[in-house]
Amino acid sequence: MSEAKQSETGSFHTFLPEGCKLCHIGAKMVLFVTGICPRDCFYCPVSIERRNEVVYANERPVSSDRDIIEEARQMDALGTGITGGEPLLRRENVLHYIELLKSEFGKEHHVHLYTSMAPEKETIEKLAQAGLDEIRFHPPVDMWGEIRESKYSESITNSKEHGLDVGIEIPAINGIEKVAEFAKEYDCFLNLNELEFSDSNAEKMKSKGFVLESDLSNAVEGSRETANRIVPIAGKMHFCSSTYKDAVQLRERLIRIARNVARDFDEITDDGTIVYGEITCLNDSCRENVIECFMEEEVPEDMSEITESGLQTAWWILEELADMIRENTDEMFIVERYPFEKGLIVEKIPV
Ligand SMILES: C[S@@+](CC[C@H](N)C(=O)[O-])C[C@H]1O[C@@H](n2cnc3c(N)ncnc32)[C@H](O)[C@@H]1O
Ligand code: SF4
Repeated sequence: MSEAKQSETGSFHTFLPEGCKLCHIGAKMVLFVTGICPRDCFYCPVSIERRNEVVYANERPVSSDRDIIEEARQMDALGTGITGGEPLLRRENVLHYIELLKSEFGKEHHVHLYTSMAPEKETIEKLAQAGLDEIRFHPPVDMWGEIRESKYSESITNSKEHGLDVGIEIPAINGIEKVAEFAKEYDCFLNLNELEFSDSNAEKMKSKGFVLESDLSNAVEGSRETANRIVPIAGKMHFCSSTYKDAVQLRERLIRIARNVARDFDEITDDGTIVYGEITCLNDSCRENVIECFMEEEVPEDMSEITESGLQTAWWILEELADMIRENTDEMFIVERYPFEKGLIVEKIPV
């Protein structure tokens, strides 16, 4: 694996697909189009709640196009990965979403699609016309041995002819050699995911003898080594580690959202959470006293915000003024929370 570039989180690659580059900087929105799927992969990570006719943009349930646009704006998305279930079971919706994203955010908004199917030429043509940039095929494990003779060969050839970037994306488990050779022959990239346990697949995975790598991760023991072994025979390949997904992708996305939504006085942490000071006021006179004190101390207007429960400001301003306002307020805290509207509170420290 001499030429493979390694990251601290255990990912490595000889080639990084365009869709992955944007994911690495937290700029890809995940659009989940239907949880329904005709396959029954033993490792399927889709949660039981999502295995229905649902649509999500990241974690936001979607009931109209506006939800998708708002989510993309909130994280300042530069691209979208369309996933599922099997998104192509709802082909017309997928085409509509690609067109929507391209018309709203411009052609340069990069869209990639996951599918476990081998779509016909007509579907590929329509996807390309709608503006799809990249397609990632996930053939089911029982077809890996005969992939060259399967319908995936034709789908891949057609996708390339229509100008799409083409890859195969599968979990790194025994049997990937044939797929690696095939991907090289057809000149598509091979994305290998470190196999992970999830609530929805744990039973089936255990019954097949898979075990956790450690108590601290969801990764399956031996998956990384399996990926490592095929590097010498693979062409363009990328191994995405479980730690990378958890530690980097999520954090980068949060930091992006935080930069977009943070007020002048919010501090953005390295984890992508925001920190600010909160003063609780149960009545108007408390609020008025605090505002008066802020004016006397010449706190700039944009360094505080009146809220339903009182007033919020920079954590360091609160620390400086705490003793002056304590008498007239109910409670004061330094708050750390996720950077969404009413985002989950990570920590609340009384001042
Ligand atoms: C979750 S699927 C969703 C889209 C679509 N249903 C499909 O399978 O292509 C996307 C990718 O996740 C990967 N994957 C599936 N189960 C996994 C697991 N338990 N651990 C790691 N990666 C997994 C597969 O490589 C697949 O290409
Ligand atoms: S194709 Fe994807 S969604 Fe369908 S069962 Fe397999 S992993 Fe789950």
